[in-house]
Amino acid sequence: MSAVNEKKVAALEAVKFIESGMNVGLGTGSTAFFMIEAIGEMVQNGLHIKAVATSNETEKLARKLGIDVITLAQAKRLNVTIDGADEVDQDFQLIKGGGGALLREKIVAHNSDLNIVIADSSKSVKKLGKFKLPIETIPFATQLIIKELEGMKLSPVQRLKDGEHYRTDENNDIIDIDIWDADVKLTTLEQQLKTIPGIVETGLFLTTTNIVIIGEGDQAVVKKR
Ligand SMILES: O=C(CO)[C@H](O)[C@H](O)COP(=O)(O)O
Repeated sequence: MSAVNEKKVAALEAVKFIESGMNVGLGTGSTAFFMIEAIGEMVQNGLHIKAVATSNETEKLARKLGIDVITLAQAKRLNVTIDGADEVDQDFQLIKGGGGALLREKIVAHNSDLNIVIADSSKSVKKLGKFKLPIETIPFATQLIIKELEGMKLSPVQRLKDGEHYRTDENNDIIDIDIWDADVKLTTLEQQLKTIPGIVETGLFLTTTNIVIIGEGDQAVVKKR
């Protein structure tokens, strides 16, 4: 089965965790798309939820499908968030941010009681890092951060879009770095990166995920922490 269908299989399993009355965090990306589409259908059939979107793109889609979108401040706390990932390992650790929404995604995950990650089978890895780790930086500091990351041997590359610097929904830059050969623990790396002023957030999600749902062929494999 194709990755696209595995994404849908995982998404349809994840929406079973949603009940009327919940505040729901909506992730971003092509896997999250199927989850948002399914929730839209559930809303048409009488489900009552309020949703917080992790990107402008997700907000636009959710509103189009009739989902009631509120701010995180209005929600205060989320019952469940469903989001995709670029890589997920056996310890429920993730690389996220391929779609550039990692900052809001991490904030929403932090403020959610239950975090469900959905992915096709290609995203399930033994070791994180084949996918370049996105980090979000303040434009004022980006070029100097790149120099510092070069010194740390992390091969930083500033993300571009149509030949211009890619800009996140928060108007920040993204630098993609290579952590495959980094010889420190991921928690240490995360701490090191976060101490550099101007790095707003990294795409390492090490502790927030409670449930991983992988589409494997036409089966959804559910793993609980
Ligand atoms: O972190 C993300 C966006 O910032 C996405 O969840 C991640 O990039 C996976 O996207 P897709 O489902 O399209 O493969």
